[in-house]
Amino acid sequence: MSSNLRINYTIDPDPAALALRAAHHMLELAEEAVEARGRCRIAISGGSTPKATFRILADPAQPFVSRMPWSQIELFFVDERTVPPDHPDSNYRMTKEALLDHVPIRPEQVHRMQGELEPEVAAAEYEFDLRRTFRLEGAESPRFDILTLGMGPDGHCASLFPHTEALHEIGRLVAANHVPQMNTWRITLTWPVINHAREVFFLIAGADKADRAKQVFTGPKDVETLPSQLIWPASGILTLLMDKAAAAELPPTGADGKGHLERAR
Ligand SMILES: O=C(O)[C@H](O)[C@@H](O)[C@H](O)[C@H](O)COP(=O)(O)O
Repeated sequence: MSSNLRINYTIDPDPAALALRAAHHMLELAEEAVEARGRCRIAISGGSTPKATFRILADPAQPFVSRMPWSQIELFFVDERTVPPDHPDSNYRMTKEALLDHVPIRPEQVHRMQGELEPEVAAAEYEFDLRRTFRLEGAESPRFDILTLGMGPDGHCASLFPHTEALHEIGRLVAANHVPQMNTWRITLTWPVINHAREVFFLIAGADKADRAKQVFTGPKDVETLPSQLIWPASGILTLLMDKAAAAELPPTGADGKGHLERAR
């Protein structure tokens, strides 16, 4: 694993421009993965920010419905709420309504976290699905081609919330995480699995993220309080796609429209 982390970021003027950039980014990475390996395994986060990107990917007026290699894509989830798949809070339901119902991807290509089950059962079932799908042996970890993350105003990503047990889970692929500050349980990929992905990018929008983004990506290490600092891809490279409001406290980008930060271990 790389000792230093290179964080490359771009800043778009508003959430709509950010969503379009994210769609192009996913298309580019998916084409690269299929070119290199004949398929693309994508793990997506939920929440509100990705919804605009999913809608663009599904929009027939945009090039993505025809250009994305849908038949070679396998879709996974980074985390899920402990609710049924038709519940308003379900990441699966959001993804189905914004994307899956509108693109040529078959149900068997989609690996849903079963939020309707007991949390520990749901986590174990998903871990079993990953082990079977990726044909893992022993302590092997699944290697997603693309893994998307959002960041909450509290600095969480996936369902790795501040001061919760899952921050310390390194032996499992999937954890049931009790989140007392939300009085709920979540199902989440563990951070070693996230870091094993080939391409990890954050999609962050909104002024309510600006201060925390500065702390997470430029401040002192404090992973208990800022779990997004656990994200340190094995490649040594992390991409942030942000809008202007969320990036307000980061250094401005260069003439090429890109910003760069370095973090030492
Ligand atoms: O299940 C979830 O909610 C997500 O996986 C979560 O980690 C999300 O990415 C952040 O909370 C940011 O959410 P927004 O995009 O809504 O700000």
